[in-house]
Amino acid sequence: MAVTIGVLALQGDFAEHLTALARLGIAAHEVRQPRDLAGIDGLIIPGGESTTIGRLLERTELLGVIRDLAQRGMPLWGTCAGLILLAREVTAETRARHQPLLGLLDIVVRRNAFGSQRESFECDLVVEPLGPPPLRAVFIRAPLIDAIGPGVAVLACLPDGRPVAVRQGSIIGTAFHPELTNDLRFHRWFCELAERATVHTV
Ligand SMILES: NC(=O)CC[C@H](N)C(=O)O
Repeated sequence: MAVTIGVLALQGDFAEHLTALARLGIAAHEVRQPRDLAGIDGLIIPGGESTTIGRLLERTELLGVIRDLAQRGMPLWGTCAGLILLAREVTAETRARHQPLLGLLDIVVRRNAFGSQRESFECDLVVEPLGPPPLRAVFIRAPLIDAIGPGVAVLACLPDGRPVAVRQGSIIGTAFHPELTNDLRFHRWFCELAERATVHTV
């Protein structure tokens, strides 16, 4: 596939995403400052600590530049903390005092929502665009999607019906971590999306 994917590398598990992309033979590089966004067809925002990543996005001025690129059609995929950063809103009880967000997905998320004994768990998920077999999903202090706007499609739910993967146009969010398993279908699907996308220049 002739795409280049950027992986936001300010904090968190960006190395695992880069490894997954390398195994697929996809060109990818770390994004730490606005100039690193040149030439990419899609951007992955990894898991980690959403407050830390958000503050660094602000400090590096990546926040506004990424928002602008996404609004012009650049595919973005956030995993876990990345999903939180893409959200329009974090619930008041779970929001940090200063929690900058990209605000590109019309969802409300609740951080660390699965309670202490289930803070980390795994389960098999049917992910609509991937088809069978189910995907092994790893959740680590994952956020819950509390509310979803009308333009947002649900790609996967927990067995109890709670949504854990969503899509709004070319913006994708997963509460789990496909980069932590050997199943690379989600990465491949995102790269195909990036290959088809057109980023409009102003
Ligand atoms: N695995 C993760 O990315 C955890 C997210 C983290 N709990 C946060 O709120 O930012």
